[in-house]
Amino acid sequence: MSSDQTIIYTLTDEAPLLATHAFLPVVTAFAKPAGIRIEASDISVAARILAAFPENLTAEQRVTDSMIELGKLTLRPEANIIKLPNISASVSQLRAAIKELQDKGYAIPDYPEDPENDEQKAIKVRYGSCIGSSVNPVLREGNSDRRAPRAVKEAAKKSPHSMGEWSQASRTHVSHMTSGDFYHGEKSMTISGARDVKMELITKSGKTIVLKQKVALLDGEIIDSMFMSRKALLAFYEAQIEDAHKTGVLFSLHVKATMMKVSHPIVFGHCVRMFYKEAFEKHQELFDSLDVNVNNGMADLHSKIATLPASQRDEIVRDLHACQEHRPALAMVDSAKGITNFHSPNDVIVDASMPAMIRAGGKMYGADGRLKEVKAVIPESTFARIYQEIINFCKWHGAFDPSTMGTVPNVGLMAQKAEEYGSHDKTFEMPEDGVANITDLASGEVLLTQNVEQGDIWRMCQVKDAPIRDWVKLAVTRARNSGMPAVFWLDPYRPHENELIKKVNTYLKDHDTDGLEIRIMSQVRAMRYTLERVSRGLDTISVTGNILRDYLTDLFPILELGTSAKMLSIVPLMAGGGMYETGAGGSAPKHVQQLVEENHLRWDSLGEFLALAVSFEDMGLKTGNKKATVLANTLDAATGSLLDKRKSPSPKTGELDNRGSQFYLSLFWAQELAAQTDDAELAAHFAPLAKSLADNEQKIVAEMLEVQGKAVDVGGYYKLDEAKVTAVMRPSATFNAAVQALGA
Ligand SMILES: NC(=O)C1=CN([C@@H]2O[C@H](COP(=O)(O)OP(=O)(O)OC[C@H]3O[C@@H](n4cnc5c(N)ncnc54)[C@H](OP(=O)(O)O)[C@@H]3O)[C@@H](O)[C@H]2O)C=CC1
Ligand SMILES: O=C(O)CCC(=O)C(=O)O
Ligand SMILES: [Mg+2]
Repeated sequence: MSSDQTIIYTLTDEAPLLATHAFLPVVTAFAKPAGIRIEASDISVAARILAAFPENLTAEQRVTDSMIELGKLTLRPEANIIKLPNISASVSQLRAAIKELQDKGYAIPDYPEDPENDEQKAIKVRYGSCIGSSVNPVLREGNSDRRAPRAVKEAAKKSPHSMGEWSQASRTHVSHMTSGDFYHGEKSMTISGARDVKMELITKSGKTIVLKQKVALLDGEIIDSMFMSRKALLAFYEAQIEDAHKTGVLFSLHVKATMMKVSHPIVFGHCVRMFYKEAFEKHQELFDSLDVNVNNGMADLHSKIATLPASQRDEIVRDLHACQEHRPALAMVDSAKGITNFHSPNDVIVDASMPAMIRAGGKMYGADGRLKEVKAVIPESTFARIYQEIINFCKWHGAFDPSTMGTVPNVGLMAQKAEEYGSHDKTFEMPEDGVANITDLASGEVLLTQNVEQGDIWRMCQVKDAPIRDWVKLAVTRARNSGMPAVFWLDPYRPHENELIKKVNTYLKDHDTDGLEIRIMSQVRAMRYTLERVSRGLDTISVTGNILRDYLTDLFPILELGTSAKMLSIVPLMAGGGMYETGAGGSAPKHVQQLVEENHLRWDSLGEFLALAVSFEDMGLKTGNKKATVLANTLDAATGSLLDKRKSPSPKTGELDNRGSQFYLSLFWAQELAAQTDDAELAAHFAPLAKSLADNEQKIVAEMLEVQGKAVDVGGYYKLDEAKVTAVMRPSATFNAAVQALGA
């Protein structure tokens, strides 16, 4: 699939996919004179669904399974992949994508949520690979290096985004469990000698239920066994709902149902059922007969009762409203449309939702469209405590000032499905009370054991030794290259992290750490230490496990830069290649809505520009292609000009948007290439483009602005119509002709 002069460019979903339709022709044209081929690879939800059901499709409709191909490529040293954010689909998004594809003539089956026979079970398994975070863990065969490039940080300091005010009297807070959650009963060990284990439940009634036949473990791997008690979770929810009601703050649930695709929908569903307890008790039988499953959000309930006779439906809606009378107000996702925090588990994703709340001064929207103080409910205490610590800090010191605050890059342990984010195939809801064992397959020795009850969620996590070594090395390299202190956020009281601490201390000795400041601190202390430095304008690298990697790489960028889209996000692949993610955020569904309604795309492709520059730089270094290095240096300079001249997209319709911003990037890049003296051939090649884009600047911008303000049709949501979306995303005939003239 790939030579060492090929860059793989992923086609994903939603806003980034729209933006790519405009940018890919430009990148292809700019890369060609350097002998570099850009190859698109479709890993969208729609493409993955179609790849899962080849026998249901005609020969013309069939697609290759690009994700599997890409996964293999990440294990090869020549891999050079630009990875854009993709949807980690909820069940309702999956259903919507299936429906759209069926309506377009693809004869794929419906999603059988409760399979009734073997055939349906097999279909469900195939669709399982299209739900939740199923792309990133496969491609991330390396650890994570995310940071704000200097130019981006400086631009944010010069034009700081607005921040909500914090009051010392704010009642906003985080509520988490204090017992019975994954943190409190965790057991962990480092495996000596490769071996296979199984996960089994010995029930109270004496049955043995094998939940996972075999997990192959390598020497030195750390494994954990942990469970969330259903009883403790329900008692926690009951108390928090009551407390929010008594104290008059909004109730808001923050989970990561996309990446924790087995456990968090269950955790979410329990909260919804507790909130509407009386209505669920009264209508239990009916809901069961309709297969209502609020693990998929209240949207699931509303869609399933829609088919009932009006009187029956009205009664249910009345009963739900009656519950609300003695319940706290819910935080809203879209107050204008009446969409609450319980609508769908993928609407409120903790990594992005908590920082947005903190940036807004500790407030979220209520049903009346006003910002209000919140009880942020994050059941699992393991990492929830960091948010309470930053809230404490903001209450005391006020909001951070983006024009002076320091920066917090992250080095994250992520490779090979590290820790919780790789645990979904080893996560189970307990069918009965019993003892949950991780048992050595050969010897029968029980390695880790837990007493569990029916409904508890039990899981096993793994992290291999090689990724840990690589992570420690990456942390030392980043500390050395940046001159910043590095803090490992590890809690000695948590068994898993205690095992990690031992390895970190050992592997640090493999490196020259002379003159470096490297510390290990538990999460809350690390947060406090980092924030004290941040508020003094000092920079600190956070070196974390996989979940904190995710949380902190949205949290700090959103406070520092206004969005995590502006981050440089590199995955140095352990096999020697590189994957360059574009920003640390997601696919911004709201942006698609604005494009379709008003033909304005406010998505910022800056992360893509940054990623591409590093991808060219890497190719230049690894293959000796000097033209690639020139492309990298000039693209970096062009990105600097884009920031200096403030040509990023505006959120407002009628102003410069993604397409206009991409035009300016192309102009500045062509000018840099024409002006550089390292490669005369490239300079001569790009001089005419630099001139024609500069001469036509006003005309091109006008062509791009005049289309805005009207609804447009891109031919779908999950599967776009190529001709329609290209027409929408490339509206300037003058710009298109200039790029075409370059000889793409
Ligand atoms: N690497 C990956 O593949 C990732 C994928 N995801 C997936 O993305 C989807 C959406 O996730 P969600 O939690 O809503 O988070 P998002 O990061 O997509 O969106 C939150 C908000 O961040 C702002 N934002 C994000 N990216 C940009 C950008 N490039 N330019 C301008 N603003 C931006 C937007 O704010 P505003 O509305 O104010 O403009 C947006 O509404 C989910 O399906 C999730 O699973 C999430 C994270 C990473
Ligand atoms: O894979 C996903 O669902 C999201 C990934 C993510 O949020 C991240 O890596 O920052
Ligand atoms: Mg994230």
